[in-house]
Amino acid sequence: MIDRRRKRVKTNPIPDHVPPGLVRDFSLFTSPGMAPTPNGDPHAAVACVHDGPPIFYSPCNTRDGRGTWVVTRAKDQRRVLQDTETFSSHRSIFASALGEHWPVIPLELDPPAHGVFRALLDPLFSSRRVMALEPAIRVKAGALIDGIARERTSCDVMKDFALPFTVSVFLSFLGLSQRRFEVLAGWVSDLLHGTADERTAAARSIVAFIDEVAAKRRKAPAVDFMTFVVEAEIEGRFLTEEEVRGIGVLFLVGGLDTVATAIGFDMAYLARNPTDQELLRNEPDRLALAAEELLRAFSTVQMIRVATKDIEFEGVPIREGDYVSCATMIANRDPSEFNCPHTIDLARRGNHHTAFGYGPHLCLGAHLARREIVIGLREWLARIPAFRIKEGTAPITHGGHVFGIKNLILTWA
Ligand code: HEM
Repeated sequence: MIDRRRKRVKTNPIPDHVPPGLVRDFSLFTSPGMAPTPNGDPHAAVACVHDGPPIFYSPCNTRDGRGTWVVTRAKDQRRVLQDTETFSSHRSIFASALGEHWPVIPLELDPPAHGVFRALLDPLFSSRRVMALEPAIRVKAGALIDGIARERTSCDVMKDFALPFTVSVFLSFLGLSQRRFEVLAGWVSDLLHGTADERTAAARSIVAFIDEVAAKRRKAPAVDFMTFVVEAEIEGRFLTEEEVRGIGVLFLVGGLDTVATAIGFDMAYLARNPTDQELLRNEPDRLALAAEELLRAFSTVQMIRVATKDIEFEGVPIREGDYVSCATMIANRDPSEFNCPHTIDLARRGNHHTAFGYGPHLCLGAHLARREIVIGLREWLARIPAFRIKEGTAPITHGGHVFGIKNLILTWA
């Protein structure tokens, strides 16, 4: 398997203010275990950082080879994520693929503008609204699994269940047509994991698509998310086209494969641990707590902030413009925060993980994601007997800004 990212990453020079003793050869993109790896375990591969200092400099820790400071302790990450004055979220990461500079909203806004958009969008994702969606989510999961169970005793969980399930829930939530499922999933995959050219092409297609849906909803309103956005008002005015685009793009990209990936890592764990699998099948009431432990142990997102001024952090000189990485996969296996962090304890209590982030940018879709994961696992375990990874196949995992699992071939013959 060729890792395309390895080939194209060019490392930027290490800035003069970084003490050489604080530079470590670690990267979520290029360290061992981060390239697509059969039977890989990128979460175990990050554990090495906990033996080192609370913060160090990684010379190549973004997709385009930029250096970042890496904060290795959960408590220090929380300080960074809470302090939005010193650590900004504004990076234009999506727009930069197009050579442009507009924020995805609310992710790349700082307070106070961030709070204005959260106040607008939060009610759409409240636990009450998500509860109202549950029956439909259950029906979608059940129908997909029934289809698989009727015809087969083996399938690729990612392709046949996790992706179609989560993408279909998500598209109906946004009010987007199910017909575009494969095209949309392809764009998001290219954007997150493709080459520079694929990323640019995908970004262009996603922007054109969101602009098209927004224009349609302006002309012919429906009862859906995009209509809500084009009709929304903040501070006595309608949203600009760029704001509508910034929101649409984020929801499409942020919600499309994150939940499927979580289900994939969870199912891979259960396939390899039949006792836990049996326990959850027999006692599904344990699933909500178990899902939290699996979210902790298999966290997928690296958050990055940009320093807005020169500061000392844990004795280290961070300069204005430096990138600071708060990787959830590092914080959530921090031994000073979690007892035996590499042991999966499905009944773990006091599990204050940051899989959905921390501070003002805490994931807006967290309620929805949690319910999809629990319902997906519950319906699967209720319909599919003891399953394992099919002999001769190997799930391929990878690192990066968003960790992932590409395939998971299970059998229950
Ligand atoms: C298991 C699935 C998911 C995980 C692990 C996840 C993780 C995260 C994380 C870590 C952040 C914080 C990013 C930062 O501070 O830089 C975040 C923010 C966000 N997520 Fe999720 N997410 C998931 C599912 C979803 C879904 C389903 C949606 C959409 C419905 C969604 C929408 C958002 C939005 C809009 C933000 C930005 C919030 C803000 O900036 O205020 N996420 N997510």
